[in-house]
Amino acid sequence: MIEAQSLTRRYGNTTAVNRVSFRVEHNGIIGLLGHNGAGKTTVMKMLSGYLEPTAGSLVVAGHDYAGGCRAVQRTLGYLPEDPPVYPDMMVADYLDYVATCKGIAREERSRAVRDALLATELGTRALDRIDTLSRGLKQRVGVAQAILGNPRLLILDEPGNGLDPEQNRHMRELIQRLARRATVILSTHILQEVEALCERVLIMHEGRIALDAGMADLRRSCSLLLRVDTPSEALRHQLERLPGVAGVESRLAENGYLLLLAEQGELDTTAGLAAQCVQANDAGLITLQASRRDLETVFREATGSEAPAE
Ligand SMILES: Nc1ncnc2c1ncn2[C@@H]1O[C@H](COP(=O)(O)OP(=O)(O)OP(=O)(O)O)[C@@H](O)[C@H]1O
Repeated sequence: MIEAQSLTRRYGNTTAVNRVSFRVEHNGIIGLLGHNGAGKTTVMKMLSGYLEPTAGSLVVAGHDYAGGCRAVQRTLGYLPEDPPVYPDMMVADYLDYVATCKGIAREERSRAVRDALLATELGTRALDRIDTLSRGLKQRVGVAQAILGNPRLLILDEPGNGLDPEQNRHMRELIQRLARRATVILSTHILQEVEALCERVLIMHEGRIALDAGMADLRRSCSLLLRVDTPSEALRHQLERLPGVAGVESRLAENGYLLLLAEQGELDTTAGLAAQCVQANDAGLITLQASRRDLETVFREATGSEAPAE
């Protein structure tokens, strides 16, 4: 569905997105996570065809953006961070207007509007003026315009922006329903949103992809903190070669190492082997402590800074 290769976007001297590559093949929800300024919106604007990459290539649903993105725009829906909803228009009129702009044929337009109203549960508000709607309902109008014509790719930039917990719950349910028949790229800086909704997460940091992982893999993964009285390079090398160890990070301030494990099931075996390595290197074991690598930990490891809270 999406093949992005070395996507780069500069604004003057600022490189907002730097050689970003990823591939998406199936329907489902992919979270694009990162601090403010990480480059999420810029990636989404390029995916939506709103912004041209400075370098790199993008193919969506078989259409290469290099050949123009008009055809692609018919197969995608985009909810920008601040949806351009016209305050003095009625909901149904606004959706009809967007359907026209999207190139949906006249005879299909009223059905497309009705389907979008139904999917977003806005049927009873179809004749309301947009400026009389609550923030949550306006956001739903933004989603309704994005799903007009049943796009196969939905790009949602901060759909939970400014919503209260109840509105947020409705929005999450709606996104889950939509993902049954579309690929959804969901940008957020809220970890809880990714944990609740996504099956894959791309963490962006300073314009790059710092991590691309399946949520199921992240949930399974965990780490072992090993502290010894005399750390050494030889010990670190042996730890790196242990079965089940995906990586080793030095924790020099703590005289220790963080062993990243690929599978939680390996925990006991790897802990035993790590203790043997310490002994074989004539070091004394101070601590051997397991912890699950939740998304917050993973975010911290990938970006070097704390994750934003909800
Ligand atoms: N039109 C622009 N002109 C100049 N710089 C820009 C422009 N748009 C974005 N930037 C810069 O590009 C970088 C990435 O911005 P972007 O909006 O893509 O990040 P983001 O991850 O979506 O942030 P946020 O969570 O705050 O929306 C930032 O340094 C930002 O200041």
